[in-house]
Amino acid sequence: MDYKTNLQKWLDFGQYDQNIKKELSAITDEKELEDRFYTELSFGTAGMRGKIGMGTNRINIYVVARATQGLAQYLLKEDPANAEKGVAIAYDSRHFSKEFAQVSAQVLAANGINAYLYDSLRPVPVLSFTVRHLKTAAGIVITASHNTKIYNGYKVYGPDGGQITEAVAAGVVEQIHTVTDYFSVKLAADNDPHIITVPKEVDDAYIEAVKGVAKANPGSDLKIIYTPLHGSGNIPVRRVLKELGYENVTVVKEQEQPDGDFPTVAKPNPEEKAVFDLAIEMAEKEGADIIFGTDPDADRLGVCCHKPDGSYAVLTGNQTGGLLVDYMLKSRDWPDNKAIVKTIVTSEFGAVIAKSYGAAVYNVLTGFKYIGEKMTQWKASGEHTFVMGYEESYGALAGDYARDKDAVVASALVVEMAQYYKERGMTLYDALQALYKKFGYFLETIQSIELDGIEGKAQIAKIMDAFRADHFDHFADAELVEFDDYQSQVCTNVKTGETSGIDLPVSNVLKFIFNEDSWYAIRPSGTEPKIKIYYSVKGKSPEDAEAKLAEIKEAVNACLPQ
Ligand SMILES: O=P(O)(O)OC[C@H]1O[C@H](O)[C@H](O)[C@@H](O)[C@@H]1O
Repeated sequence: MDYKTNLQKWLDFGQYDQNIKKELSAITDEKELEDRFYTELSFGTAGMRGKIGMGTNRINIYVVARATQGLAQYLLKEDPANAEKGVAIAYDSRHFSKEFAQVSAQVLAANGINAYLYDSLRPVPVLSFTVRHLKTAAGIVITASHNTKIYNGYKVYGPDGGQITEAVAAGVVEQIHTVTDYFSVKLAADNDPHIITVPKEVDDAYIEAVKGVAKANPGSDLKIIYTPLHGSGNIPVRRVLKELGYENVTVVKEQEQPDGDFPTVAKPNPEEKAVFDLAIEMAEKEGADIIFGTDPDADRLGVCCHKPDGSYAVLTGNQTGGLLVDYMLKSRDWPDNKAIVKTIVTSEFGAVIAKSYGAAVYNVLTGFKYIGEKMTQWKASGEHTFVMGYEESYGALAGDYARDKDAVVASALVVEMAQYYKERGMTLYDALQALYKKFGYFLETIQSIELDGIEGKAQIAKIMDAFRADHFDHFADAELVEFDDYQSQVCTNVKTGETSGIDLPVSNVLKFIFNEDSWYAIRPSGTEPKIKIYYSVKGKSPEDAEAKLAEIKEAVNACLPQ
């Protein structure tokens, strides 16, 4: 169906919904209208995520209601007992998060499915825990995680508390497509008995579960500065730290209250160094051993630590992950079958550390759902004991109580680790340098190229095609040794031409591995309109690593099609 027909349908419905009428009739840019209606929001790495607004390719109450109707049909078709088990729903501080959560609950209720709805914002990992704790059939979180304020999203969780994987998503999508009329979805009244407020006992049980993973340090003298970046981390992070014995925690006042405008930051993403400007300014005045921040749905954690010159270093996800792998393995007793999970675009830094302790390392596709999937498999098979999982994109999890990354437990562990090093006269920065000295100077960076709208999508496809068809085979002294195409699931040994299969789900990712432990990978983001190029090198010194990184970046950029 062309965009004009779709648009007309929505304009016609505008007679019943003044918001549609007002918003759409004010748009004069035809390209904007086309972008809103040329397609439907699709399920990506993290469910459905889009710009807030009216249209089939936007997120709004109609798109959310239709998706929930599809989910309801899927659940009932799978097992009628799912109606009783119900669906847990959480939401973050974004614009319309609460409204979309409410609509989701009303659609489920209209289908006779119990909806366990939180009465105020909660982190993503709390929802993951809630699904497991209440043994619901599924979960929904309304959030666009770390995206800018114009976005919102809809993540679906399975009964194990992990984000649904391809097969389930395909089943849900099939049901969503049976709902051809966005305006036909039935909503129950907001006081329908199927809509149940999640009891407070669940929050308490979650906090206890986190405390079961991180060690307490009563009377700790660690000076901590924390920013929740206007999101849902504030209450649980502070509560956990307090109950673990950390009394010296200062929250960045300007970023404490939930606010969907995220007024103090351009993007509420701990990957952006600028989100720590206020916290660092505060630390420079008042002093702090450690600074950290959580994104709006509190599944990502960013950490800053003291450098010898008195300034603060903002760590990357690979650095925090590597430090945590080392700390988790040395600070606890683990059985021989211990293992960590990371993604294919996460540095080998944490992997070599893990292997030095005899731990197995598993690589999965981008998306914490694949880490959660491994945890669930190992729990059933007993093959491995899960130590922790993490991604370069600042998400980590330890423990068995959730199946999505948890910045609350990650905060507690990072603080525990900072205390451990402080007692030994070291900062996290010193600890990191010691690891580099031992395992090599790993250095990583991500280049994100923003390409929005229909043209952006086409350009992303063009870039992927270009690298798939033709790629350079050396830079400086490093030679290409392996080419992995996760779409065709073929791994090619460039030297011998031999190929082997890749045992991971199909995904549009290319990875180019060079000798001397350098690689780059390229993939379209599943959550934002951009293409991401991941670079990772290992040097003999920090300077050597810097030089290599500059060279590989230059070589890749010379190949980017215009
Ligand atoms: O697809 P990207 O934009 O790179 O985002 C990737 C990220 O998406 C979501 O946040 C998932 O929950 C993460 O587990 C994943 O790392």
